[in-house]
Amino acid sequence: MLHPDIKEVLYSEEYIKEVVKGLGSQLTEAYEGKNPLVICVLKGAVMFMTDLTRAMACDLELDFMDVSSYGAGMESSGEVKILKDLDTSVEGRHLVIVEDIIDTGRTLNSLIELFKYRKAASIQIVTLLDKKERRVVDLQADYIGVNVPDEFVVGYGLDFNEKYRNLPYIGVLKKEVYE
Ligand SMILES: O=P(O)(O)OC[C@H]1O[C@H](OP(=O)(O)OP(=O)(O)O)[C@H](O)[C@@H]1O
Ligand code: HPA
Ligand SMILES: [Mg+2]
Repeated sequence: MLHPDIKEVLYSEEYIKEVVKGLGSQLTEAYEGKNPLVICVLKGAVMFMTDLTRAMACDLELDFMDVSSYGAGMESSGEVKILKDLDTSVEGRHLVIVEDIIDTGRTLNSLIELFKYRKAASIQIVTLLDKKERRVVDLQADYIGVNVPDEFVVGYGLDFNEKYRNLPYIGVLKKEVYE
């Protein structure tokens, strides 16, 4: 059933499954024999990461990083703070950074700088959603699920004020909910 705060479903549960399966196959081919370290950027990417890695047939390891740039609202602050660091050393490792959405690009830009400094062997980005219109830094993902229009979306990990992450689909929030 549709949540009453959702104006419109952009990507259904079935559609997301297909997209994730496709990305999983591409990553399996790219990372066979490389034992990549797959990094989930908490919390938004958690649903995507668990589904994506189950669609990857190669050996891999998981780790988690929590950074914040948004606070409780909808606008990027431009500052990225590390709230939880990785447990694993990235030196010499092939990294796959998993994101739910790229918006301004600031979060990933900072993470890439950090992982380069820590001497990762390679760094690739996979994002479920890419909101290219909003980019303020020069950053491109290596694997993109779908290009999303410039609307505030929630569900499948994406939140507004920590709510709606558990919706199985991705939808547009009604304006009256956040205005
Ligand atoms: O490209 P950017 O403008 O940096 O925005 C994208 C980031 O913002 C959201 O995370 P947020 O920091 O809101 O935390 P969350 O993942 O815990 O929801 C989203 O999950 C991305 O990580
Ligand atoms: O559209 C969005 N929805 C939820 N979180 C976000 N973080 C950046 N853009 C978004
Ligand atoms: Mg996030």
